[in-house]
Amino acid sequence: MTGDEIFSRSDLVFSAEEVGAAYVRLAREITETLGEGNPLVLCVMKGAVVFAGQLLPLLRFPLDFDYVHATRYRNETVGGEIDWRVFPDTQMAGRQVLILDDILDEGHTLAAIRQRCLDAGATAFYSAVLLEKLLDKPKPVHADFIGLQVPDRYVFGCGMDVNGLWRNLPAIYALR
Ligand SMILES: O=P(O)(O)OC[C@H]1O[C@H](OP(=O)(O)OP(=O)(O)O)[C@H](O)[C@@H]1O
Ligand SMILES: Nc1nc2[nH]cnc2c(=O)[nH]1
Repeated sequence: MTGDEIFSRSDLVFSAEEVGAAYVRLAREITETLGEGNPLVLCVMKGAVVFAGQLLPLLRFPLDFDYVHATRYRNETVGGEIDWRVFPDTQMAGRQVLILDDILDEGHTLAAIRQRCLDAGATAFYSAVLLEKLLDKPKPVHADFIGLQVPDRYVFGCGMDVNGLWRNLPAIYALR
């Protein structure tokens, strides 16, 4: 299917305005918890690039920024083994770490990143996700800050891809 065919067979789940309101609320909640802690903020590439780009300018406190590149879906709609592409060499010992990820789905990616950060000496681990997918099975990890909840459908837009496409959409869509 072409990108246009995929788009025409999808449903809008959250508008750009609804996503924008979620960024603002998340920024307020994160500031209340981490505003005094000089945290290290890590963006999980590639999907969280839009989330991080929108959220960071709303955080008005000192922080360090770096990124993790891990993928387990590649261009598929079902996850597999985690492929670690980049893990940051920024010092984590003694730091509060805040992970920014686009979606918490089955939770395997976030659980693995959390463990690596704690192994690297982070004193506290927090996570903020733009979306949490509602599943009827338990997850190995929770997110501290959640933007919006989505049903158990494959979603895309706002950094998330479908077949490698459409990360650039400003709203959230789901495959029909
Ligand atoms: O909770 P899980 O089931 O582990 O899935 C969540 C992960 O899946 C997506 O990454 P993906 O592997 O698609 O890589 P990408 O960010 O490069 O698209 C997303 O960015 C999360 O990191
Ligand atoms: N694009 C996208 N990536 C995911 N990674 C885990 N779940 C999803 C999803 O629903 N959409």
